Amino acid sequence: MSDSIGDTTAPEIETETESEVETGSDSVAEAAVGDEADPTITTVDNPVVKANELTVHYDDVQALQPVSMGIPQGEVTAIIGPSGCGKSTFLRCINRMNDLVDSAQMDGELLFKGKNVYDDDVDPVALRRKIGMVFQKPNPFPKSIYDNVAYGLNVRGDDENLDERVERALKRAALWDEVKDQLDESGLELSGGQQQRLCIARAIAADPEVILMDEPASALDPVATSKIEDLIAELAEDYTVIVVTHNMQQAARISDKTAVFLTGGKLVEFDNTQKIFENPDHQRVEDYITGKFG
Ligand SMILES: Nc1ncnc2c1ncn2[C@@H]1O[C@H](COP(=O)(O)OP(=O)(O)OP(=O)(O)O)[C@@H](O)[C@H]1O
Repeated sequence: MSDSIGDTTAPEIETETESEVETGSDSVAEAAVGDEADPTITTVDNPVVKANELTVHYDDVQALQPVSMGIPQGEVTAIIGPSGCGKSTFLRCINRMNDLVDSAQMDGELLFKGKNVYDDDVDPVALRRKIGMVFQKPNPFPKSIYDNVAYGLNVRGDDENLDERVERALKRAALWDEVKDQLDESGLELSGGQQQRLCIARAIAADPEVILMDEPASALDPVATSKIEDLIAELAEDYTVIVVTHNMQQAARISDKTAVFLTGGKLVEFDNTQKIFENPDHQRVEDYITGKFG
């Protein structure tokens, strides 16, 4: 099996429907202080995902103004901002989920490990195995718990040591202990929080490098939310996690870096999470995180 995202022979799997690197730099944000900086330029060591002047239109509506930022490997990056500011649009560019929207037009570059994911030779299905996605509403298949996790592997005929890999993915998603005696039962019978961890296990089974999460806990109760937050911290030991959230306390709790998008689809600030929440460079970011608007 090829790991290449440009491997156009990669078999189809389901699953979900729906500035240069500067080494030796501590700073992730080099935006000029003040609100006139346009666009925000960011530099990080070792970015796994990098946007260069990425813009998105839906027909005539510009959803993202040119976004340039590097997302560091092996960390949790939160994307926050008011409703309609382009958070999901940006996230969905990273694994080309916006391809599924006819009116969406992407320009600029979105690099995954240095390769533009919009190059003609990139297979979006193979890309989505490397960059998995978890949605706001848990969306397990109407299949057994086991088959939910094994599905992608089965579809591409990659069924060696399947039991072991299913167990490993469920353990990694902190669900194994709760479901190990009911693997044949339907995934739909699990609680909402368990279903979301099942979806995370399904993404993990494909052996991704990056996991995108679009408001993964917003449909869950506080206990289930707390479990997902703990899990995100654990996942960052092995994966790069990029999470869109409306919940600023959650962003502050779970992320290493935070990107703030504001109205008009503009990336206004991107920096270490503590800096964003304690001493942002931009007044508008401070106003947003202190609840003055949004
Ligand atoms: N499929 C689509 N077709 C047309 N316009 C869209 C589509 N998806 C998003 N948009 C528009 O693009 C802009 C950005 O939307 P997006 O969903 O990315 O924002 P968001 O910050 O994730 O919002 P929310 O927090 O409410 O989910 C909005 O103006 C939205 O109406």
